[in-house]
Amino acid sequence: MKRIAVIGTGYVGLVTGTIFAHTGNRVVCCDVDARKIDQLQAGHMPIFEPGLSDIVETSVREERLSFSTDLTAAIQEADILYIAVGTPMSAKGDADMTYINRVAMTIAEAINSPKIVVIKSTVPVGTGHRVGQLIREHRAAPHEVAMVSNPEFLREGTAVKDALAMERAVIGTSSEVAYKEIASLHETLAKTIMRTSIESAEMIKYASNAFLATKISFINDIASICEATGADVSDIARGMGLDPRIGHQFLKAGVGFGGSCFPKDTKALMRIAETNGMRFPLMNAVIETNERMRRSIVDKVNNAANGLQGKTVAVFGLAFKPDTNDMRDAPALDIIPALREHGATVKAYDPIAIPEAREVLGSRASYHTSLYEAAKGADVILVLTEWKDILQADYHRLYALMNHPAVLVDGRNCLPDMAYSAGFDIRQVGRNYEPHTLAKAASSG
Ligand SMILES: NC(=O)c1ccc[n+]([C@@H]2O[C@H](COP(=O)([O-])OP(=O)(O)OC[C@H]3O[C@@H](n4cnc5c(N)ncnc54)[C@H](O)[C@@H]3O)[C@@H](O)[C@H]2O)c1
Ligand SMILES: O=c1ccn([C@@H]2O[C@H](COP(=O)(O)OP(=O)(O)O[C@H]3O[C@H](CO)[C@@H](O)[C@H](O)[C@H]3O)[C@@H](O)[C@H]2O)c(=O)[nH]1
Repeated sequence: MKRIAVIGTGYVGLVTGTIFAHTGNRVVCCDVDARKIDQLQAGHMPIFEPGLSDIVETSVREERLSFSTDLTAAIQEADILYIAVGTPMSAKGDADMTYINRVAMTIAEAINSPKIVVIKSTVPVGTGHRVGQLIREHRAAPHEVAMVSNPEFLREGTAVKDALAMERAVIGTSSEVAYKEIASLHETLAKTIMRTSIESAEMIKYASNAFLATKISFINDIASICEATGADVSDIARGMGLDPRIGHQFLKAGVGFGGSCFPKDTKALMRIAETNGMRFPLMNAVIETNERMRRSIVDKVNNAANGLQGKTVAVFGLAFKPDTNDMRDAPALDIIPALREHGATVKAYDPIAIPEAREVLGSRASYHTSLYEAAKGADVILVLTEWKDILQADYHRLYALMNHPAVLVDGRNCLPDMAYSAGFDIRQVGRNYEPHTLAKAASSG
């Protein structure tokens, strides 16, 4: 049993702390946000993440997991300190180091014994060394500090599954002792444990996210060419993915990537290149394509509806992906204001992210927890998130509730077969909808 303090109880901190408690360690998750800690102490989850609340509850009951705003006590009682605070995008596009630096100073002031300090947050290359120096320069007592970079690869919506069965744990450190300690924490969790330098571990995280984002922008550019030429991007993605060197994942064309990581990490990686005197035109193109996808879906809606002045658009899905209530950089945040600028009224549906969406979108939309309520009297349905209930909706019923001709713009190429026979004028991304071809493709598997 190891004694661990997780500093920063956001998405990553909460999942990381919970998983380490679940695997038999004593963990305190701490945060400067007293409201969040109060909520957790009262047994309420500040985030929606399938499967998380059950293991939090069990770990708390079995006294392996606790929550606190007392960072000093948490640091002093632990041997391993996991830093999981946010590294949001700064005005210039770099990762903002304010919270990381603040935690470094808090550790320095509180230090009372040798510590292993692990950076879990996504941070620019060189941060681990810099944070180590900062702590050593300002430490209240001359105790050893071993620095480790152990980046996080979980995905929102499947975070618990990802964290319990990691494809890899990357452990970057020059300390033998720290490596052994952190590797043993991952023994039952990771298929592969990989040791690197701190710098390489930090870079693996950015390179991984940037590569996945590149796959998405690549297929979205191919989708645009498909639209112009009559090819079907879903077939292209399938045909490409059958080559194991390419693989099927992250080749789903649509409205592009959002969320708390890809948009900011692609920009931060560009800035890392720039501050080292290099250019990264490929990453620039990835970001530009992603921004264009958001604009082009608005054009698609506008064209299909023959102009949006006085029309009503029902937006299906607000969160940046299914199974999360996270609205950070969700495509809906750009698309809904743009629809409004074209003169449309927006009725927005999401199964769980409405409170979070309302906070950022305010009165730009009306909010509905029923797909059918949102579709009532609408001229267009625009699908932005492939939530399960959107895939399973009764599209004949939706059609009947709308103004006619009714347009269905599928920003995720995710419609069920039934939608094609319901009477809609359907527009997708990278596919020119022809009922005939699609029916034939479906029947030939
Ligand atoms: N969200 C993800 O899916 C994900 C996945 C992998 C990596 N990451 C990376 O992990 C890091 C954390 O991301 P997140 O989504 O969990 O962020 P988040 O914004 O949800 O949470 C960060 C938490 O840190 C707290 N905090 C800020 N300053 C603090 C301080 N001085 N002391 C203690 N707590 C403090 C905040 O109050 C907040 O609760 C980021 O670097 C992110 O890029 C995120
Ligand atoms: O083929 C695809 C796959 C994804 N997306 C979009 O890409 C975004 C990101 O999706 P996903 O990667 O599933 O979610 P995240 O939770 O943001 O996870 C990413 O970002 C995390 C934070 O760094 C990493 O830990 C994960 O490994 C990495 O997948 C979402 O908007 C998806 O809709 C597509 O458009 N097409």
